[in-house]
Amino acid sequence: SGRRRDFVFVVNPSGANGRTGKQWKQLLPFLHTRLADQCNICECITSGPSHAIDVTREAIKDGADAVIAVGGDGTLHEVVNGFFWKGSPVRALDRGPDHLTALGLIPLGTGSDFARTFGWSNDPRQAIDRIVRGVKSKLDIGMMEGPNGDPHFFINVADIHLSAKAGYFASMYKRFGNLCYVLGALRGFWGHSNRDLRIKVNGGEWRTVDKVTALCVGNAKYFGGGMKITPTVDPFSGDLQVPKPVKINFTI
Ligand SMILES: Nc1ncnc2c1ncn2[C@@H]1O[C@H](COP(=O)(O)OP(=O)(O)OP(=O)(O)O)[C@@H](O)[C@H]1O
Repeated sequence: SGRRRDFVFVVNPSGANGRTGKQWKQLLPFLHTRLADQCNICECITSGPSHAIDVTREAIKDGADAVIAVGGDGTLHEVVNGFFWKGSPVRALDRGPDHLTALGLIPLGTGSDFARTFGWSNDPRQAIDRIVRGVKSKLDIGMMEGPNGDPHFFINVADIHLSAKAGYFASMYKRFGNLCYVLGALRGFWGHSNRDLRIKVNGGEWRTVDKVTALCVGNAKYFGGGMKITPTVDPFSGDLQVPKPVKINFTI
């Protein structure tokens, strides 16, 4: 339409032990050189956990063309959840029913596992070049409901039991950089006892999870007494791994 597009960058200054904030400042001149002639750049620095969710919702309601997470997987996760409100997608208030907001990522976190899944390097300049090229793709999203029924969305991975413990402990060691994941895994294994994990897929029978069962459930992987579920493996190959929604109930 020739309208200048509005791109909102949601930056977590504390990501990667504060490195995200510093790298972002160094990146700004490059970002403006590459993008400022095509779109309005709006920068939002988060003030604490969950702020990225609210900022994203407001940006989408205001008609943003893209909301771009700048940080690690935690920031990306919050931005993804900002695309929804009470389980439904958030929409622009006055851009018409066809207007869609794209999700983007400049991976600047400690692990940046989501970016690695697609073989993207952690080089933020390459991420900006991807945004300038404007290559878009549809992505699967996972949704989980806790005991109180509140929906919670995930784009990268949902972990159950052992791998969830490893991730939980890793978050306590972020000051050690990437080593935090090794330390988290070791601490997760410490005193770990395998427990039977039972799942029910699409309302079928309850089954105890083993490697074979996990393989049958879309993108699930099994690790001694735990499971990792990934919504999408590679959207850019056009080969979505879970063609239909899969509903999984589990008990432990
Ligand atoms: N201003 C802030 N101060 C403190 N924490 C924040 C702030 N903004 C966001 N956060 C929290 O920081 C958490 C971790 O951030 P993020 O994922 O960007 O970095 P990381 O943990 O270093 O990277 P990765 O998750 O890829 O290993 C987020 O889940 C978010 O809740």
